[in-house]
Parts: sequence; C-alpha cells; structure tokens
Amino acid sequence: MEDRVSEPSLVLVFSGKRKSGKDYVTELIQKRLGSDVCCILRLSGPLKEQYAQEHGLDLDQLMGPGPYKEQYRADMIRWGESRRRQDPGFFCRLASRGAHQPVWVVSDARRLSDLQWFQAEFPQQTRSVRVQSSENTRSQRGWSFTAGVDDAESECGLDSGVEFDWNVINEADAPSLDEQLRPILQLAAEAASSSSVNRN
Ligand SMILES: Nc1ncnc2c1ncn2[C@@H]1O[C@H](COP(=O)(O)OP(=O)(O)OP(=O)(O)O)[C@@H](O)[C@H]1O
Ligand SMILES: C[C@@](O)(CCOP(=O)(O)O)CC(=O)O
Repeated sequence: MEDRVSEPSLVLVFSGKRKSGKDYVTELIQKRLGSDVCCILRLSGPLKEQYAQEHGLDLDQLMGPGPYKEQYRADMIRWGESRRRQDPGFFCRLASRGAHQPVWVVSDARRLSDLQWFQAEFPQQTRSVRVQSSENTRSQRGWSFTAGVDDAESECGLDSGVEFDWNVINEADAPSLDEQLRPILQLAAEAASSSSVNRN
C-alpha cells in the first residue's frame, strides 16, 4: 500500500472531544496555509467510506458536522475497532495514502495508537495538538452525552498520558484562534519553505 509521494516536513496530529471544533480548527489552518502546502487527513475518512458502502449510507452526511452521523457513531466505533484490533495503523496508513503536501494535518486522532503511529513513522516531524471546549460550548454545537460513546476509548483514549505540544481553546471568550494558532502556523510555514528549498 506504499504510494506515499514524499515524506511530510511537519505532521500536526489533532485530537479533541466531540464538537470541540477539530474540523473547524484544522480547516482554518488549511485556509491559512493553502491546500498546496497543507492537506487534512481524516482517520475517520476511510472508515466512513467503507462503512457507508457496506451499510448503504450517505457518505457526505457521515463526513459532515450534522446529526446524521450520530445515529451511526456507536456502531461505526465498534466496526472500526474490530479493524484496529487486527492492525492499529490500518486507518492511519489509508488516510495518509497519496498525501503529497509538506504539511499534514491529522484532524481526528482518538487513540494513543493513532498518535503513536505517526510518531513512529515520522519521529522528527510529528507534533500533537489538543482542541478544547467546555461541555457547555459543545452542547451549543449539538453535543449531548451518549453512554457507550462519550465514555469509550474513541472519546477518552487521549484524555491522559499525553503531553500535547499545544492546547487550543476553542471558546468565544478565549484569545482568537488566529492568535492561538500563530506558533503552529509559523512552524508550518518554516517547514513548508524548508521543504521547497530541499525539493529545488
Ligand atoms: N470557533 C468556532 N466558531 C464558530 N463555529 C464553530 C467554531 N468551532 C466549531 N464550530 C462549529 O461547531 C460545530 C462542531 O465543530 P466541528 O465539526 O469542527 O467539531 P468536531 O470536533 O470536528 O466534531 P466531531 O468530532 O463531532 O466531528 C460545527 O458546526 C462547526 O462549524
Ligand atoms: C467512528 C469514528 O471514526 C467516527 C468519527 O467521526 P467524527 O470525526 O466525529 O466526524 C470514531 C472512531 O474512530 O472511534
């Protein structure tokens, strides 16, 4: 399955609870850097593709932020876990297939094994980022506690045992996202320019 075009210069591995804003924050990073420099890798992408196909579901809605995917989340978690048990790097490898930009933004690490896979593959380049929002803010974005989901590894696997390189507070009364993301964007810009020097 090795069709990686080139090694990334920087791999930013994001995690955070449901509705903390992982997609929102990672899309903002891509907007700031441009899609020729930065790609977003969603570990749940290949999982949802396969799950949608096997179950005859609407992939666009499964990929989006709306309530549709929540009906299937518990079953998707179980389905994905059976694949991960056989091969913890299964979705990491599929999601990064074909990525050619110098900066990779992984939007949805959920388990220690997700982060460890990127750290093992790209030890020099990998950094971890946690997106944090209060339960109140997450509720306003459509979250409500679901037993079997919010207390399972998919949501809690990175709650402890990891010292994140950065924590981003995605709240209306926190410093702006652009301000909080400045050191990350700066590192990404440096990584991108060193990669273009190396390629020329
Ligand atoms: N800073 C923000 N300003 C405005 N809207 C936001 C902000 N952060 C998140 N949202 C909105 O909140 C909703 C949830 O955000 P998002 O989909 O990014 O969360 P997530 O962590 O990726 O959630 P999930 O794990 O359920 O996919 C989206 O509709 C998104 O547009
Ligand atoms: C099934 C799962 O991938 C769903 C992720 O959906 P989302 O990133 O919250 O849109 C969660 C998991 O892998 O445990």
